[in-house]
Amino acid sequence: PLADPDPGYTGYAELVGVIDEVVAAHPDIAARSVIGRSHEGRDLLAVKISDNVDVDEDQPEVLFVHAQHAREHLTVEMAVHLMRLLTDGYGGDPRITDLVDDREIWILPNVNPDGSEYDMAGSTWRNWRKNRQPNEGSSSPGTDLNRNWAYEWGCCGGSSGNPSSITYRGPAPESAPEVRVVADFVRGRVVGGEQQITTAIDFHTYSELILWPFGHTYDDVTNGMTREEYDTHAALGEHMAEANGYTPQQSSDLYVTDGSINDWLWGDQRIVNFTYEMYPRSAAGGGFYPPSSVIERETARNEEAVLRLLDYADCPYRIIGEEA
Ligand SMILES: CC(C)C[C@H](NS(N)(=O)=O)C(=O)O
Ligand SMILES: [Zn+2]
Repeated sequence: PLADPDPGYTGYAELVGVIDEVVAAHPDIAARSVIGRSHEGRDLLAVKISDNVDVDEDQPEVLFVHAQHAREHLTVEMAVHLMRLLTDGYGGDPRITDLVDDREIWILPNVNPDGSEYDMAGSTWRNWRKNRQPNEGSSSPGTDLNRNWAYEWGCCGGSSGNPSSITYRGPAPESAPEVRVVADFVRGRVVGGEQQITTAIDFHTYSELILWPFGHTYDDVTNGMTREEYDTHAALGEHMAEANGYTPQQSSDLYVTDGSINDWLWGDQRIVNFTYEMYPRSAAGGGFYPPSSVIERETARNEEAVLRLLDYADCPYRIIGEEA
């Protein structure tokens, strides 16, 4: 049976408060913006962390996405932890200071607020995954945001066309307003014809994995992924996994997915990117609902891995010794 929602997890209203608190405490290096609205009208928020934060400087940009899946609440805690790490550490920790000076970091702390709120609104957790958008002709609402992205959407048996399925891909790519908003935000980071975002992590739970594209095929090298590009993803994935103890592998080694954010970020925007499946490793560890007592340990666990991605964000291909 599902437990009572744990008040140790950060609901949407509380998250807005945390964001405002972080920005107020660090106005020179943190700024919030509303990049769009969810189906039910909640603001989709972006927190930018960089020196001269109000200026779009010519620096490599890094994107962190959280809570595509509603029940994966630990990912929102990961966003809160990163916001605090990168702002409180500024001026004190030289590595963090350099990274905040030399990168422009975008944290999207909750891209599925309707789903997250629905999941924690009852007397027990509701085990909800999708967004809360109604499906025409069905009594089952919700699109699986991580099957609604436009690259190879619905191509390969990695999603469902049934609205009641938890992996329902939606009626069309980017039909979910939350996906459309984030995709538009990313497309908006193309400046002078060049995508400024070089690297990204999409946070999920659970299983303790670091995954890289493609998800729609078992092939390493394929249309849209050269050997060097695959090896760059694998080497960076392995480098990060050494830091957090997760298992690094190609996304499709877990199972085939289509319409995932990973495939679109790389396939359409050429952003070197990863999915982190956070703690626990298995259902025995609490599945999607580990006790909030693990939040500090399991978010801090990813600090070094995230800093390693930020290190390589100027040129991810450097990890295989290439300029590219
Ligand atoms: C990123 C893919 C390969 C795994 C992910 N697993 S999750 N977070 O939904 O359990 C998903 O099914 O979207
Ligand atoms: Zn997920």
